[in-house]
Amino acid sequence: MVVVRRRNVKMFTFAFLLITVTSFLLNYTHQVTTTTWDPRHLVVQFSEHVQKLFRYPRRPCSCHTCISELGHSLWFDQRFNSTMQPFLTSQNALIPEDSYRWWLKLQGEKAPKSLNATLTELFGLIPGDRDPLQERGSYTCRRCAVVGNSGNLRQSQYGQDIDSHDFVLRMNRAPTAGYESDVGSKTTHHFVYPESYKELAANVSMILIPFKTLDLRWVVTILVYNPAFMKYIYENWLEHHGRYPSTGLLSLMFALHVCDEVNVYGFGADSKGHWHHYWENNTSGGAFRKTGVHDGDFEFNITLTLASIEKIKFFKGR
Ligand SMILES: CC(=O)N[C@H]1[C@H]([C@H](O)[C@H](O)CO)O[C@](OP(=O)(O)OC[C@H]2O[C@@H](n3ccc(N)nc3=O)[C@H](O)[C@@H]2O)(C(=O)O)C[C@@H]1O
Ligand SMILES: CC(=O)N[C@@H]1[C@@H](O[C@@H]2O[C@H](CO)[C@H](O)[C@H](O)[C@H]2O)[C@@H](O)[C@@H](CO)O[C@H]1O
Repeated sequence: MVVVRRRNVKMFTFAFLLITVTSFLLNYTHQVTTTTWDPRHLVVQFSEHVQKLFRYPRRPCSCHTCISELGHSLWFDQRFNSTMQPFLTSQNALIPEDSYRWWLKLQGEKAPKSLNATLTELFGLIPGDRDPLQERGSYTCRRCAVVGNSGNLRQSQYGQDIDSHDFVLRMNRAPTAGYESDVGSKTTHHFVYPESYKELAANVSMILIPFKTLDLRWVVTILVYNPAFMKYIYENWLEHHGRYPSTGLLSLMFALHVCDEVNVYGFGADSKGHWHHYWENNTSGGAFRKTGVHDGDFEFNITLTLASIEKIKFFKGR
């Protein structure tokens, strides 16, 4: 009888200590807690930790604030859908019918080949069987810099700051060589569509000439943006303004979904509302306003609103 009771006491003490230590380690509040071994105090602390365990869900990251945490802005909560997947993988490649119809109309492609057959071929070539950015420790702080192409980066001296991020996202023809002090030199993700690099006619095959292993790695590390995610941005965030989101907005929204902290550089039109570039005098920088393909003003307002509710930091440049 006594032996059984002792064993029960031991088991209770062990379970009690295990739960207390675990809940301390889980660190819900970031407050410094002093531990005393007074049994009454321990019981109170134990019950407080158990209550917290049920009251608050685990924080999604270890940054000061985490983007995906809801409950701070109704505007954000009504738009942000954490279940949307930014990457197209072989697992989600069956694009929903409504997304597929919307996407087909974007560029009025005449007689396209079967998308499903093309995706099967594609994922036979590139890995794409999983989302590479979902695999991370749950208690990390992933800091991302989204670098647009704006001329406001000239003389900004943001280079070092940009390079200090875990991920640095760039787009289209953005160069870094020769512009390091303003735009940095690190890139982890570069967002492009084929003609943003080089326009090729439909019957032209690109032939990659590999001079080194890295040239082949370029093919196997390709990641594909999810058309269903593009439609989500167009509907939830752009509220159907313009014909579809710009590469800048696609990159920023991608960052909101895969990063815990997002800092934005190189966004902002010139005094005429044109998308000028930091590395060239691009005379067609205002074409998107005439064609209406993107609603630059509405997109910019989304960026400023995200900054005003402290979901992102916006660096306005010069
Ligand atoms: C003439 C034309 O079609 N220009 C388009 C160019 C062009 O196709 C590529 O640069 C070619 O490499 O691409 C776009 O845009 P672009 O490549 O100019 O810029 C990328 C993103 O940076 C943000 N930006 C840029 C300049 C600026 N002054 N302010 C900004 O805020 C925008 O968010 C922008 O999306 C594109 O893909 O979105 C959209 C532009 O409309
Ligand atoms: C300025 C403009 O309207 N150019 C369009 C061009 O738009 C660009 O398309 C890109 C993808 O192909 C990308 O979306 C970029 O952000 C757009 O500015 C295309 O629509 C093109 C049709 O192929 O027609 C150009 O006039």
